[in-house]
Amino acid sequence: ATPPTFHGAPLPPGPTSSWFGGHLPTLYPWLTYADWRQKYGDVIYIYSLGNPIVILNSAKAAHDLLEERSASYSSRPRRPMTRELMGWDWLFSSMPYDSTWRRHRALFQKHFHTRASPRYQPIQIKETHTLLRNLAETPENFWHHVRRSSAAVVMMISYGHQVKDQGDEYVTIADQALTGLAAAGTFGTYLVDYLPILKYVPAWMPGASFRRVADHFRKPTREMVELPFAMVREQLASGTATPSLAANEIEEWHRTGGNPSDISVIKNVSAISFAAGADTTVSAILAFFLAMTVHPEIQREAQLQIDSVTGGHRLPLFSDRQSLPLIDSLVWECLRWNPVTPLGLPHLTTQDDVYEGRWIPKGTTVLPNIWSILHDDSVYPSPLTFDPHRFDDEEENQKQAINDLPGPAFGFGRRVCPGRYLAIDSIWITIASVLAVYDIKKTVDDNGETIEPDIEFTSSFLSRPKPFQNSIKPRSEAALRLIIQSKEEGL
Ligand code: HEM
Repeated sequence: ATPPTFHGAPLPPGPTSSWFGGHLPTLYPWLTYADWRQKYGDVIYIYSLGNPIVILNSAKAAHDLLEERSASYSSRPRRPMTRELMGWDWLFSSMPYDSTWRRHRALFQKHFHTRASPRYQPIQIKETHTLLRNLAETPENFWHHVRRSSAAVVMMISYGHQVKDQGDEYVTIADQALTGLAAAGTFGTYLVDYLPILKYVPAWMPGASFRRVADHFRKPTREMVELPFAMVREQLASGTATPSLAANEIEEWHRTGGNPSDISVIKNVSAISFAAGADTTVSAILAFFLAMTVHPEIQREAQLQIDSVTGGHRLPLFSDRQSLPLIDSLVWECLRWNPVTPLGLPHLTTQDDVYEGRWIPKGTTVLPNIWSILHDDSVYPSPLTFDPHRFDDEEENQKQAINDLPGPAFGFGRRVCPGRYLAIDSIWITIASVLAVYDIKKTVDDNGETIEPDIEFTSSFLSRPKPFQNSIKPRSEAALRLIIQSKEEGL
């Protein structure tokens, strides 16, 4: 049969696939798609179980389509498994491009735009100092401590809630819910995402294990959005609420005579920071710990730069940023080296379109290959090497058309990550503070042999280093004093 065309434009090239045959790779799909770039190019088409899918392998294609043509590239594919069966319909990151999404996004932006985010710096400083103290006590639990701090920042911003060190009720519920989301996160893990009709299959039917998985996660997914919000409403009623996104918006809602449908927007927006903001930030910070473990020379240089500004007498502050260019470069390189979301979030087209002579049908799922974009060796020479110095000389870089800042790490167009200013601040203050007072080194085993950590990352929707060991010790007696004193500073 002749292949379909649109006004004479054929579909983009890609691996041949029949209606049933187009299988998406399941392990590190971004690496397979990056390989396909050699064979098929920057824009690749694959048809999988009734769904047209386009993969964008270059910054140019992602920019031209997701940004320049964002009016028709900004929806999201229907995700029956997570949204309809697991109960994630409150998550505006997966809402279609419509007025409901717009209301959610506008309220979110009001609290996290570039000038609003610095309001949260005192919270970020306080939680980073708690991280420093926790690292002094049980450095081997650094994963847990990093996660705790990230969760604490977003819970304080959203609900004015100070999380407990262990067993916090709301964090536990959110973690249960997020386990389900992570399992179903990569597009196409569950057949029901391709064939929505399957959602009507009863849970007891053989082969319907996805229904049982979904039922299991429904409760925490609902509670994650309901329970902390109910807590804030009770605190407002009893006059004990502290300022927070939820508390401020609920009060405003009462003052302005509250349209009932607005309260669910406030509730949903309050909850999304944890879902979208806790684990993403953690992944980037863990990449930093891994990079420092294997690159003592870069670590040393960053420490000396910090010492030259603080004199070793105090912990870094956001106001030191201008004087600490290497910390900015470290933040960028962590985001580039192992992008937190290697395939971003899928976009969906709402119009037929022709790009460079190729037809991109209406209803196509578009996957930006952020990993491939940030490992393009014509833009980032030696892309697998962790090298923050690649960002040093912006002017020279521009002349040579290399080493763009890795903005694509945060996605594209009208759907670009609206939490990126907060995220960058969190990563920045964590890196600066940890390096100010700690040495991160490889561990040594009982025979005195150095243990080389594997530089490996998970293949999940949110990618992070695989578990690794290191030694995290205060740099000196003076550094230890700064760590202990950070509690009294009462920021
Ligand atoms: C290192 C940290 C982070 C990374 C790498 C990251 C990356 C991303 C990416 C790639 C997208 C999809 C953009 C697109 O569709 O093209 C996204 C969306 C989103 N992010 Fe982030 N993010 C991070 C942190 C955060 C934080 C801290 C928050 C909240 C406080 C947040 C809130 C959101 C929301 C609400 C969306 C959905 C936007 C929409 O669909 O309209 N993110 N993020």
